[in-house]
Amino acid sequence: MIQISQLKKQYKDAVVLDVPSLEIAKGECFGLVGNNGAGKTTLFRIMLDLVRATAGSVTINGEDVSKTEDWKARTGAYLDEHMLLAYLTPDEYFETLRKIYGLSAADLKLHLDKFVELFNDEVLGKKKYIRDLSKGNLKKVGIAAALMGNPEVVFLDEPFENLDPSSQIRLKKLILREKENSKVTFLISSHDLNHVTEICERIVLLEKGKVIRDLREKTEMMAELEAYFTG
Ligand SMILES: Nc1ncnc2c1ncn2[C@@H]1O[C@H](COP(=O)(O)OP(=O)(O)OP(=O)(O)O)[C@@H](O)[C@H]1O
Repeated sequence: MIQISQLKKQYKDAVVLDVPSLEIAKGECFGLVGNNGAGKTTLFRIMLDLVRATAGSVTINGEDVSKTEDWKARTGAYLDEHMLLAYLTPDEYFETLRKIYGLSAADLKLHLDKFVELFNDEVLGKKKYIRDLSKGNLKKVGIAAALMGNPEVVFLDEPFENLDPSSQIRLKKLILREKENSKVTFLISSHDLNHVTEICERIVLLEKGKVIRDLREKTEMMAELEAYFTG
């Protein structure tokens, strides 16, 4: 479903990403890990055509993301708060997205009902602007927005960061449920090895822009990653 070929990103002389080939299957929950500066965000940004690659291509369902637009209607993403509209309240923001996606009010309610536990009565109906939300609540709004409109592919950059422990557990359950019910392909970058190994059936480890492990064996993932990160 997603195909990366001969992908390179260079800033001046520094090659920050070098991925000759990577395929991600439909419905896969793909975890991306690596130390600070390994290239995780750069990879996601190129895959979403937010940054141009120096060389190579990314295709989603055969469409080159840098040359076509159709894939955008089937793709959701939350990378950071720049993707939100800070001058709106969460309710206004979701209403705006509802119109963009052409959903009915009932569809939106159905969607937001899935987030009741995660929102913990701190997000909707509060008349608080997005810019004034806590970092954790910002993230919750971004994730709920990324999952709107029945996307086939969802990119989440560090979804567990800034969430309290209860919210982390609720988010994990929510992702697993979505994965089960709608067969969404999730691409999740995370520094939290426990969460990412729990929800993802495949983990790719980046080091200095290169894929150095591609782990698919659930029982061995954690031990391999722990061995790598403890050095
Ligand atoms: N606009 C830019 N100009 C120069 N270098 C950049 C630019 N954007 C990213 N980089 C470099 O690319 C490398 C990869 O950064 P990236 O943010 O993708 O890493 P990451 O794995 O997401 O890190 P983190 O875990 O800290 O979020 C880093 O060395 C970073 O300094």
